[in-house]
Amino acid sequence: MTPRALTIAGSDVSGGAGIEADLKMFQESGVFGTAVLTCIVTFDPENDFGHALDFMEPDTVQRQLDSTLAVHRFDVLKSGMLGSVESALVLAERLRTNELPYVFDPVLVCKGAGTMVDLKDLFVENLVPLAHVITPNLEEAATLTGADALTSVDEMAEAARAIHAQGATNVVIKGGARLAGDEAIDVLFDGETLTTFSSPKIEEHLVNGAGCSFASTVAAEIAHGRPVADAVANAKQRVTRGIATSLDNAIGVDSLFFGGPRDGDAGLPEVTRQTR
Ligand SMILES: Nc1ncnc2c1ncn2[C@@H]1O[C@H](COP(=O)(O)OP(=O)(O)O)[C@@H](O)[C@H]1O
Ligand SMILES: Cc1ncc(COP(=O)(O)O)c(C=O)c1O
Repeated sequence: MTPRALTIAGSDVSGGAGIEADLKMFQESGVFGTAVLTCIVTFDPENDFGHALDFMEPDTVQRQLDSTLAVHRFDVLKSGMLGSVESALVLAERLRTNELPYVFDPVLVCKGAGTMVDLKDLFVENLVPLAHVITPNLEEAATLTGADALTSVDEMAEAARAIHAQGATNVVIKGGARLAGDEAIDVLFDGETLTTFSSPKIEEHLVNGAGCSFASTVAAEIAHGRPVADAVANAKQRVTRGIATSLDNAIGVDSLFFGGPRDGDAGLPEVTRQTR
């Protein structure tokens, strides 16, 4: 049976991140995907491509969720940018009455649009405890744990334990391009084992859509029934490729693209997995 996945996220009209990324990565992973839209991100070309966010009304979010949950039996549910407190609460309410595995990408940081720290407490109270997998980047993990900054794998490991203690079943903290050094390192803590996943950095700068594509691929892998550590390794491998074949754009951050020609794949770095 074809697995089915639902993403609850914002639209990134530049196409690298948001529901655009999620649906593409679901498709690339052999998963039927659909989306509930929470907000739309647009850019002002007259003003250095400054970001603007339009939020969906909570009632519209609720009707989208109720509709699609009535139409499909999903194998996994993933959330990205929720935009407003109200939309996050609508989602939390639906998740509490649902047994579906939930992959939570706690989007608090949008490249170029700053940090939505006002969602932090709401996330910790309402959504973190419902997450089967949570995938904060370095800045989001620092915000969730109240740390000033995370600057080493040891600090990432400590933060992963702290977020697990907040109730998430599996915590993946992504060092990515933000962690200093030549390697893009992610840390997974499942309550017992701490595993690191690393690969040589492809780019030093941030690539739009890396985080969304990573979380949606983790969700797709879980929909296929893969164990979480394998889901993380496979997602990281796919995102590495998507970064390597990303496209430039007028905003100046590359747009992740996974679906390009495969003839250069032999030269792509492998992801190394290590249990600590
Ligand atoms: N420059 C890079 N080179 C290789 N892998 C990267 C790079 N940047 C991010 N990654 C990987 O991509 C995935 C998503 O990273 P993340 O930090 O969430 O990206 P972002 O927040 O920038 O969208 C992680 O597995 C991370 O290690
Ligand atoms: C709608 C939306 N969701 C999520 C993100 C976060 O994207 P990333 O995967 O680059 O962290 C962005 C950033 O542009 C966005 O526009």
